[in-house]
Amino acid sequence: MKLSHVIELLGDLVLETANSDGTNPEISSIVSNSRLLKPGDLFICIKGTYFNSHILAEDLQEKGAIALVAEEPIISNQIKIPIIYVKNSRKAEALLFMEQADHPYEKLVTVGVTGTNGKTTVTTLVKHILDTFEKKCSLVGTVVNYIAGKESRNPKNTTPGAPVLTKYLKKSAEENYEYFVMEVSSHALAMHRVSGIKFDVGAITNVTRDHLDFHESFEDYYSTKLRLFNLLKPSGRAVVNSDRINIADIPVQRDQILTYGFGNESDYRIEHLEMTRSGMYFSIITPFGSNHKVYTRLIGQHNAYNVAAAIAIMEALNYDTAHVIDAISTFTGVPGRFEFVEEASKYGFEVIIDFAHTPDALEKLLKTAKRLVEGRIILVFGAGGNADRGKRPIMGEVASKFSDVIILTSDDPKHEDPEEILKDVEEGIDKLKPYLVIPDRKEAISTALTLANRQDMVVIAGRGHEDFQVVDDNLIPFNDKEMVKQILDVKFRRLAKR
Ligand SMILES: CC(=O)N[C@H]1[C@@H](OP(=O)(O)OP(=O)(O)OC[C@H]2O[C@@H](n3ccc(=O)[nH]c3=O)[C@H](O)[C@@H]2O)O[C@H](CO)[C@@H](O)[C@@H]1O[C@H](C)C(=O)N[C@@H](C)C(=O)N[C@H](CCC(=O)O)C(=O)O
Ligand SMILES: Nc1ncnc2c1ncn2[C@@H]1O[C@H](COP(=O)(O)OP(=O)(O)OP(=O)(O)O)[C@@H](O)[C@H]1O
Repeated sequence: MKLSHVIELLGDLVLETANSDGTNPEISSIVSNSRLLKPGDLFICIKGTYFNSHILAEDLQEKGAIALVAEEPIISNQIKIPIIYVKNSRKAEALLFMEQADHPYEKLVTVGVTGTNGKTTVTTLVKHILDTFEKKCSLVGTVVNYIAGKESRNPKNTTPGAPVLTKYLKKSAEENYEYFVMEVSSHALAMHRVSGIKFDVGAITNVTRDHLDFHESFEDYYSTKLRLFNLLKPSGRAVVNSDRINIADIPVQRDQILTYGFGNESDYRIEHLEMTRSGMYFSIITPFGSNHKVYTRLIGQHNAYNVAAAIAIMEALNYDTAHVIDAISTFTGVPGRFEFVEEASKYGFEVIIDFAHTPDALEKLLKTAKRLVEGRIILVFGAGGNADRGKRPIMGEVASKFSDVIILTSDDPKHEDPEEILKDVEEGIDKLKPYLVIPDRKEAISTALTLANRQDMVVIAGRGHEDFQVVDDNLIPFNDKEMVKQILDVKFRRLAKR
């Protein structure tokens, strides 16, 4: 690739080019990681990170960088190589990496799902449906990545940075994968991690309060989510939960949008929801007037939405709804999402593990639990550290409203004092209702299991599938489900001995 091609490709992003000597060198490769730089490469200096210093730019020049792309001024009279100043270095990174990889998304059918809650469930379900149809599908998300058949668990990000994402797309295209289904977080949209991709289908599940540490306001968070729809291919379709999102806000033509929900105006309308401990039945009325009976092992009204989202996405991909509904019936769910710990039921109570860590998810979770339980709901939960402090008392309020006994405990305290986090949550708790504060998560779970009587349900929220608690920068092994099993084993073995 020639330098002039880079400038042309970046188009309006370019502010000016410094140090140009009129030559048009050939670039061997585009990199944004100094550890990978080779002589002849063009280097992208990402704003606000490692590259605040001109010393680094001098070092890059010394190591053979042929040109730099930068957002922040590089003030040094030692730099002789061209510097292309751009409005946004992360966007430049996304566009240039994709160009270098020859736009692999063009060879794939790409599906991006955004929203505060439900992304993992919807994307995993869509992959399950495509797998059932023996279609080759890569998946990128919070719990696990499957890239061209290779599985990697506990990824660092829900949506990886542009260099990694481009590599995943390229690998999938090279291995003749047909579909690429991914979660798109608001961080990814704000940080341009997906700006190089064009999607065949973009879907949005809901937008409720979260991440207001990163986004300056709810409006900013909401509008960032909607940016996904600016990334649709010309023939692309938008799939929208019309009970939760105003379709007038979606920046595409109405005939490109498929909606779903309980509301009468939804294209894919959910009706007659029946829920039991082992799954749900409901009807889906399609825009073509057909009425399908759906069975899913997923539980909760929120999951009826997630299933309807998957049905609409599959319609956008031109699959027959009846076959899609058959495939849905064999989906067993995502680990840590309304997951029963079966070992508990033999003692007469139930234990549920769920990843709810936003006020809306917690409310949906507890309302679902209420529909299934005859006794009390004993809720164990907390809130993550170094993230959206404002949601903590709201979660406390929701907990008081929809559960009977609350045990506040540590989630991922990160760099915060766990007791201070719990004080924030406690602010929202109704003090007239029984609650305990037990920062140690193992002890909190153990107490909940001791308090549980027959017919009660212990709901352990916030960590879901996660295998670690993050304390400072350390990952402390901890899995809620395994912990429950371990505690039950010890407690009840002891009782049996008496
Ligand atoms: C605050 C934030 O979002 N940080 C993200 C950001 O990191 P960063 O840019 O600060 O740092 P970096 O990747 O270490 O380095 C920046 C640049 O320096 C370069 N570098 C670095 C070191 C070096 O020696 N040489 C060098 O050249 C790197 O190659 C890179 O180009 O870019 C990285 C690559 O894309 C992300 O992995 C990282 O996510 C961190 C781990 C993170 O925790 N992010 C969270 C907030 C997040 O994004 N979460 C959402 C999901 C949210 C949800 O719904 O729950 C997600 O999509 O994951
Ligand atoms: N459609 C929905 N509406 C509201 N809450 C939901 C919905 N789907 C799932 N949830 C709740 O959110 C939790 C996380 O679900 P899921 O992992 O599918 O969402 P996500 O968007 O991927 O979350 P994250 O971005 O935190 O990884 C679930 O455990 C459940 O409590």
